[in-house]
Amino acid sequence: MQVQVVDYQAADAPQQFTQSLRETGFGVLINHPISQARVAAIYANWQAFFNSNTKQQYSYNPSTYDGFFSTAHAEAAKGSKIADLKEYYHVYPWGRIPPELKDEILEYYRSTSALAAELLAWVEEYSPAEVKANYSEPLPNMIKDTPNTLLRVLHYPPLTSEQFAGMKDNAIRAAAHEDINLLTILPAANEPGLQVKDRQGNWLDVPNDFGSLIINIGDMLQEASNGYYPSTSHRVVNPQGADMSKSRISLPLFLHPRSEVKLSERYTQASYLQERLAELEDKED
Ligand SMILES: O=C(O)CCC(=O)C(=O)O
Ligand SMILES: [Fe+2]
Repeated sequence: MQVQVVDYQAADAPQQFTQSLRETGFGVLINHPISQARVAAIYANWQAFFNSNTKQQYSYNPSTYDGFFSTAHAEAAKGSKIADLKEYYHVYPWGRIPPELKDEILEYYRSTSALAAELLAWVEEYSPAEVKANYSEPLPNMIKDTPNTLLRVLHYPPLTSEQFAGMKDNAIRAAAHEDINLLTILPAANEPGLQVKDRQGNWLDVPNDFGSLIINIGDMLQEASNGYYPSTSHRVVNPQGADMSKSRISLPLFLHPRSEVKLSERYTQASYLQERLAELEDKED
């Protein structure tokens, strides 16, 4: 089963899309309402930010996690001690955002969160009755007025850059991992590399035509649906040859419920996140 590319405006879009999520953890939408020109502008404006020294003034706040994470502070995936070849900026509406980038990125944050609520309604509609019965509240409700949804602007610098000397043979742009959150909305990046692992353990390229929107299930939705919607492993592989000198920008929106929302009998959003972040920190010892 491949990740399906679904026309958002087709009559059977909700069914096709949720079937792809169910079978692969991923689905791709075309003809969706997120402006391609807006995404292209965001990529260009944040590329300029990452190329500048201004980013050093926005070093992330270690208690709230908003701001800039340099390659030295970039996370390593769960179970891996080798850091990924990336740097990134965590955007929250309540957090610090460079003023020249603020209006554009917050407009994107809000419009994509609104689309996400619609996609969560699709996910709910196509959940079997016994799965639906366990949702503690309607899925779109879980993200209503949430302060926890995270927009990560990711920059994967050229592999030829100085900072990666001696590293790039062992590390990749993003090691295999699963997302922690409910659902992730990711516009196709400006360069390829994203792959998902299928049930047989093969790595498949995720369709990434510029302008399409990639959506994947995170661990919180897997937990809330008792495994009906799988959170699948994905990674970003390194480019080869001449493409090694190119940057890659991507823009995942990680949808998080409000802190008190019950995911399951075992977890709220807050207790689940705390457990996962503790696992990530353990690894740094
Ligand atoms: O850069 C990408 O295409 C994917 C990034 C990703 O999977 C993540 O940050 O969780
Ligand atoms: Fe991810």
